[in-house]
Amino acid sequence: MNPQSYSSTEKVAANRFSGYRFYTETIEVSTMSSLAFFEAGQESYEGKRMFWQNREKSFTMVGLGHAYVLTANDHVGRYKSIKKDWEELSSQMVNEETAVQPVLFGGFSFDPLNNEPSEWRNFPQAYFAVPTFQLIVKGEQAYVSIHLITNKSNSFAEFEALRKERDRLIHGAQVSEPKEYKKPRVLEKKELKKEDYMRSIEKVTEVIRSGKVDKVVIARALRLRFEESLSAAAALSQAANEQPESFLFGLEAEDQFFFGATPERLVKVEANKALSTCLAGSTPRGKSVEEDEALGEALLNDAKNRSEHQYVVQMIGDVFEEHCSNPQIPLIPKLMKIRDIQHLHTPVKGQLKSGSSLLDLVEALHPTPALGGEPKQQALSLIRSYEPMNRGYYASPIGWIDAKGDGEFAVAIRSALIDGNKAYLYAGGGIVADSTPEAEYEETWVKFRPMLRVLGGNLHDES
Ligand SMILES: C=C(O[C@@H]1C=C(C(=O)O)C=C[C@H]1O)C(=O)O
Ligand SMILES: [Mg+2]
Repeated sequence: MNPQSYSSTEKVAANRFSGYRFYTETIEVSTMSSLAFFEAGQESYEGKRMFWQNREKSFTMVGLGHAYVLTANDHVGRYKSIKKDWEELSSQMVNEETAVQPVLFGGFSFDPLNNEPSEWRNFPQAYFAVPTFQLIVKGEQAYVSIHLITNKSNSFAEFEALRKERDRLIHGAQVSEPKEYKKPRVLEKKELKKEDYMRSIEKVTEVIRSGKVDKVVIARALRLRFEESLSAAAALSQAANEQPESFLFGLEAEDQFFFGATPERLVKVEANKALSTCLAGSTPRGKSVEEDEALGEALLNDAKNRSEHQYVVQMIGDVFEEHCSNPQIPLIPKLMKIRDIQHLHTPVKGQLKSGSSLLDLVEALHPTPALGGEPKQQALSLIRSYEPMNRGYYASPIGWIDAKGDGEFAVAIRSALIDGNKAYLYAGGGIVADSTPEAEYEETWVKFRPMLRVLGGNLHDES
């Protein structure tokens, strides 16, 4: 190993982690396939792996193993508790000399007050981890870091073993053949509680028309059953192939894997610049250029979709007015076109005020009216009463924050939970005064397409 290429630190904490020692070491490596690195951790770290790639593909993060886990299970204070723990932990780990910082990766559930029993058995209300082995690929550069957080005073042998393991993982990823995964065979595709979903839209539109709320997002689930268990690496690899224009994320919790390919950023912070995306209002892609443009134009001029969108712009704008100086909020949406769908899209920017941080913005924004509704608390309570499921981590903030406070969270839509030989897929839509159950039902089929492509279930118009 070239001694100039790495930087190690050992620190002893004085705060609530007193008694703990923090060892970090980062080396620069030749670029490698991030999916191959994820796959290399299969045997030893299955159940403790993480994956993230931004929409622009300029930043990829893979985590193998847990150096430290942060969770929260209460419904109040879960953002503050993760924020405080991470501030204390990261102050021990930040290393000004390295090109990358230690990262905390994970997410929050959609609604901790939803008590409905569900398939999300391994996911606490907040679930984050600092990986033991962290690969970061930034443009042409790739870095692998080791993190060891321990209360043993003599960890030299343990750290040496981690170095050997790191070299084994890197070697494995660099020399492996690119894998071609077959799509799994789907034995059953079941719409869960479809009738309840249709009725909930009727109910919620009545409440909206009575003037009590403006917008409520209602979702439903599909369950696929496969011939055999699905591997997380195969699912991610298919998602990378099928949905190259989205954020890709994956989070293992023991024997369950939540992943997705979402076009929606919740918020990004880099060097105190904050960026969010208002995304709401949808129409399918056209079969020809002409049809596609006509659908896009119609979406831009459609009153129902513009109103769905405007509630989101208003709310994100308000949050940015509070947390940022100089917020920039465009007046008119543009189109975001991705493989299966086009959306109305308004980017919002600002300069973070001192005293505000990435996790403050996540707390203030989640859920935006793109996934919750307007006003927020009334919408959440209507979702709890009428939506026939527990969203778990679907539609929730998933992402990362580094030891300097930079990071990015996406909204975990176009996503699925893999549980052995089953997968649960989720999709919803914004209900406003002039919504109809039939049109919303059709819109969810368009939003299921990305994960149906990945997992191999027939798309709606082929079935
Ligand atoms: C709810 C979903 O998507 C959200 C709802 C949209 C809509 O109703 O038009 C558009 C984009 C997303 O903010 C989903 O994909 O499940
Ligand atoms: Mg919609």
